[in-house]
Amino acid sequence: MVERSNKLFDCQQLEKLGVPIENLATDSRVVQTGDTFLAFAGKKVDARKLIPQAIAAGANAVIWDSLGFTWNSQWRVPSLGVAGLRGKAGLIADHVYGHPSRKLWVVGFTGTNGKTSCSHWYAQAMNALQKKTAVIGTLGNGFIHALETTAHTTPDAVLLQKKLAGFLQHGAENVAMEVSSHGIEQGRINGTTLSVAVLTNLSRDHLDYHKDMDAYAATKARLFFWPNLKYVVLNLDDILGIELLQQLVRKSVKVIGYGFKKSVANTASEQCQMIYGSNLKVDLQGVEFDIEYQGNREKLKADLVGKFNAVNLLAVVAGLLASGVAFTDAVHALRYVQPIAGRMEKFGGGDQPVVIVDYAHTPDALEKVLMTLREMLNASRKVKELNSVTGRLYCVLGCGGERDKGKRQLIGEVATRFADEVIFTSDNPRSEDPCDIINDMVVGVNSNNYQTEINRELAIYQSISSAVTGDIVLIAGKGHEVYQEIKEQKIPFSDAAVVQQILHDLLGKKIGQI
Ligand SMILES: CC(=O)N[C@H]1[C@@H](OP(=O)(O)OP(=O)(O)OC[C@H]2O[C@@H](n3ccc(=O)[nH]c3=O)[C@H](O)[C@@H]2O)O[C@H](CO)[C@@H](O)[C@@H]1O[C@H](C)C(=O)N[C@@H](C)C(=O)N[C@H](CCC(=O)O)C(=O)O
Ligand SMILES: Nc1ncnc2c1ncn2[C@@H]1O[C@H](COP(=O)(O)OP(=O)(O)OP(=O)(O)O)[C@@H](O)[C@H]1O
Ligand SMILES: N[C@H](CCC[C@H](N)C(=O)O)C(=O)O
Repeated sequence: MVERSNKLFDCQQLEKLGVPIENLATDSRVVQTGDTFLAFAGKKVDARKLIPQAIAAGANAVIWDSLGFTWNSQWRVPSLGVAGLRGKAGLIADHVYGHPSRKLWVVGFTGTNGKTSCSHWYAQAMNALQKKTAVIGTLGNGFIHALETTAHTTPDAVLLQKKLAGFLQHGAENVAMEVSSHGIEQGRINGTTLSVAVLTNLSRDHLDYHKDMDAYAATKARLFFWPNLKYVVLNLDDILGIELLQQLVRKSVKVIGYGFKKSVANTASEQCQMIYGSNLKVDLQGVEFDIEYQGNREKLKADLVGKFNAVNLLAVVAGLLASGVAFTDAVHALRYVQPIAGRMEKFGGGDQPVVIVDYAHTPDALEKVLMTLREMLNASRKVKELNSVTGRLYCVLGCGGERDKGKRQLIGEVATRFADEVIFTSDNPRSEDPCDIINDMVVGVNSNNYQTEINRELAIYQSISSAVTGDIVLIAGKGHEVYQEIKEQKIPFSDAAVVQQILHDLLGKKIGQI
């Protein structure tokens, strides 16, 4: 594990290198002439062994992790050994790129689900309020209509500071940053000045990496004790949110809680500012609910599908308030937010079944998505007095290879419990055999409402072509992704494109029959 804390590193030491340190690189493969190479060991690669390659590529100096490593005197470039370098890379990068986060208002969103959604809606709202805001996260880094694709939700320490400096240069005032637990643990955000930390929720994921829920929660919790935070925003419908509130109550940081639970809101309002949601209505057109804050009440109607998105919107309202936006302005700005690619994205409808493409890839997300879709089906059945055969819920999904194996069985169980018909298929098997992954998913399933089909396109076709008007088909797990990752190869594949093609072809067939 990486050095835990944001410990001080005296950046004056860099002067000892005697060369200008203007651009950093943590990967030997991207080093260019004049870059300074930061070499440390990870789980897979010890980059210190690649120092010769970095020098050959033109590195002007090398900063290397001195723990358990000796510099080779044959390497004739300026060098500096730093113990625990990975944990300090962010501090060095912050220094080299001119402390960009000190001049920006950086809001960090963490939690198992909802980080991308909340950070994008925060940025959309801020931009609508004429505050130029960039995002860092799963969908890419940059201003929201010009995102650069990224390998990680939270970039490595050097790329992060480089990006922040670039945003500042291009006139950004605010940054909405997704902070993954891997990002916190690996010190990727060390050196960053955060103004606000927002908690969405905590449920099972990534236990391949964190081993147990306590360790996972403890990693996420570190964000809420980040030095110099001005505001903390907590989901008080979530146990971790309540625990953090108790721990933060006597600290100087201001806390805003949010949630839909009246009893919690009443108790919490004595300990923090509270944003409380009520009278929630949801259907396939969107969400509508009331929001109360300090005796004021506003109605928020947004074109976003799913109950959990109402909770996400409360988080965003709180994030906006913490960023100095007035309550009414915050709510008004959120009336125009746009759905996020691959998150409850709607296709079909009318004469065809509704097809939803969504990124649910945790047991909790899948349960919330299927439950909210089920409620919508039940409501529309009541309205239309449809018989019990129509209004069925289909689900197509898989689980990623080389990710938390324990969640597979839980996801399989949730899918078959909440959907009427399930097809288990492939989702980025990576180095694993997709059949093994599917076997892990069905191992605890007692019902027979499922089939398996390794070919994801075929699985989607089978599901959509079995469904009829009034049914909903959920295609879960890959969301915005435009590839299937198989044995280190990314083969082009998009759920949304496949769904649209199938709906188009089926409509053509139907018209042909008339
Ligand atoms: C488990 C995990 O997070 N691993 C990350 C970690 O890997 P690692 O510690 O094994 O590092 P490594 O690959 O051994 O590399 C060590 C050093 O050698 C360097 N290197 C490597 C190869 C080379 O040829 N030359 C070279 O210099 C690397 O740049 C690095 O500085 O550091 C690497 C370098 O930054 C990351 O690429 C790698 O992400 C892997 C690929 C990954 O899949 N990460 C996922 C799980 C992740 O981080 N996900 C979260 C989001 C999760 C969520 O959805 O909530 C994210 O923030 O993206
Ligand atoms: N508040 C929420 N509670 C539970 N599930 C949610 C919530 N918000 C979103 N989801 C589910 O999680 C999926 C991913 O949402 P989003 O991309 O916003 O989360 P994320 O935390 O950024 O995920 P990742 O870290 O994997 O990129 C959504 O498609 C939806 O299924
Ligand atoms: N960013 C997350 C979600 C991946 C979702 C799913 N499509 C998968 O590949 O497991 C991860 O890397 O764990």
